[in-house]
Amino acid sequence: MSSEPLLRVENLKTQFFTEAGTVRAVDGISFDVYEGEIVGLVGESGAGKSVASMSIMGLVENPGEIVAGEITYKGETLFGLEEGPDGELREREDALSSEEIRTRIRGNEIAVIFQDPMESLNPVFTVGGQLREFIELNRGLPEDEARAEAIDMLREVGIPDPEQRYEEYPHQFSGGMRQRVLIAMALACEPSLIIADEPTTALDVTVEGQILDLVDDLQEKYGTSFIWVTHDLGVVAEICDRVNVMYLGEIVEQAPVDELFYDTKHPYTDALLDSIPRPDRTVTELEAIEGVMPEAIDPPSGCRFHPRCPDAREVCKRVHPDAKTVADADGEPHRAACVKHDTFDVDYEGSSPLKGRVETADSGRTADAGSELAANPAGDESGGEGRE
Ligand SMILES: Nc1ncnc2c1ncn2[C@@H]1O[C@H](COP(=O)(O)OP(=O)(O)OP(=O)(O)O)[C@@H](O)[C@H]1O
Ligand code: NI
Repeated sequence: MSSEPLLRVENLKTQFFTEAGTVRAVDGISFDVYEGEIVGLVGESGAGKSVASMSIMGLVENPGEIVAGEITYKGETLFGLEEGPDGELREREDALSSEEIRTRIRGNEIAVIFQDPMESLNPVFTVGGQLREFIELNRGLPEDEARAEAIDMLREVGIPDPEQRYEEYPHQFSGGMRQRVLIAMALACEPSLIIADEPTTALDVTVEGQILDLVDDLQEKYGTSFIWVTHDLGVVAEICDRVNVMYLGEIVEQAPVDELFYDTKHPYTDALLDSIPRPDRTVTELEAIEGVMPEAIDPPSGCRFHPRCPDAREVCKRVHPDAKTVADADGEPHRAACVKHDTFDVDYEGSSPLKGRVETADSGRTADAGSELAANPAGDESGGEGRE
C-alpha cells in the first residue's frame, strides 16, 4: 500500500434541507481508498451510503448540499471549504470547478455503476451502439475503432458471442448480463476508481457470485480501485480489502476485512454479522438487530446506535463517540466508535446497563421489526419468510 491514497474523504457532511427539517444524511465521515483496493461501504438502508457516493462524484442535488469536509483525489481537491474574508465558508480556490469535475473526472477518472442497469441503459438503442458511442465520446476514437473496442469490452466482461450481442437491445439481456454491460461501460475509459452502488443487489445469488468473481478478476487485471456499496456483509467478505461500516450517516467501524470479521469492535457490526444468513443456520435462528434504524433528521442522543444496542449503558445515551483507533491491524488502524473500548475513557464499566431498550425513536414500528434486517436483507417488499 503506497503512502498517498488515491481518494481521501475527510469529515464529509452532506445534508438535505427539507420542509420536515435537516436530514444529516452523511455526518462527518472519513475514509481513504488506496490504489488497487476494493473498499466497502456497508450498512442498512438509509445509512448514507449512496449520498456519500454521490458526494464524491459531485452529484448531490437540491435540496442537498455538502456542508463540510474535504475530498481529495490524486492530490487534487474535488471539494473543500475555507473561511472567506467575510467569515463565511466558501468553496476553496484550489478546488476543481463543477465543469472540470464533469469533463475531466467523472467517467474518465471516477466511474459509477448503479443498481439498476435499465436506468443507465437506453432501451431504444442497441447495447453495442451505446457502448460504442460512449467510447467514441469519452476517448475520442473513430467509429470503427470504438466498435472494435466495444466488442472487446463485451468479451472482457464475459458476454458470450459479443459480435452478435452487440446488435441486441437491453431488454434482450438478462439482469446479470446487463450489469456486465455496465461494468464494461465503467471500465471503458480505464478509470482509476469505480464507485459501485449495490450493483448486484437485484440479482440472484448465483449471478451475484459470478459478477463478484468477474469484478475481482478485472480489478486485478486493470488495477482499478473500487468503492463497493452494499448492505450485505457476505458481499463484503467476498471482494473487499477494507471496510467502512455506516450507521445513520456515520462510520462506526473501519478495518481491513479480516479484522472486521474476526475481531469485530462495534456492536452494530456484530449485529450485522449475526444477521447474515449462513448455511449452518436457518432463518428462524438468526439473531436480528432489534428495532429499525431511526431517521437521519433527528438522530438519537449520544451513540446513535444505543437504542438498539445490546451492550448499551447509561453513558451511551450521553456520550457521542467519534471513531477512534481501538486496535492495531497489522500496522493499520482498526477504528470503532463505541465507548465500551478503554480508549474512550468514559467509565463504561461503571455505567449501568440500559434496560427495556427495545423502544426506539419510533416505537410504533418496532413491534415486529426485530427480524426486519435478518429476514429481509435486500430491503424489498416481499418479506423474508422462507429465505435461506
Ligand atoms: N433527495 C433527498 N432528499 C431528502 N433526503 C434524502 C434525499 N436523498 C437521500 N436522503 C436521505 O439521506 C439519508 C441517506 O440516504 P442514502 O440513500 O444515502 O442511504 P443508503 O445507505 O444508500 O440506503 P439504501 O441501502 O437504501 O440505498 C436517508 O435518510 C435518506 O432519506
Ligand atoms: Ni443507496
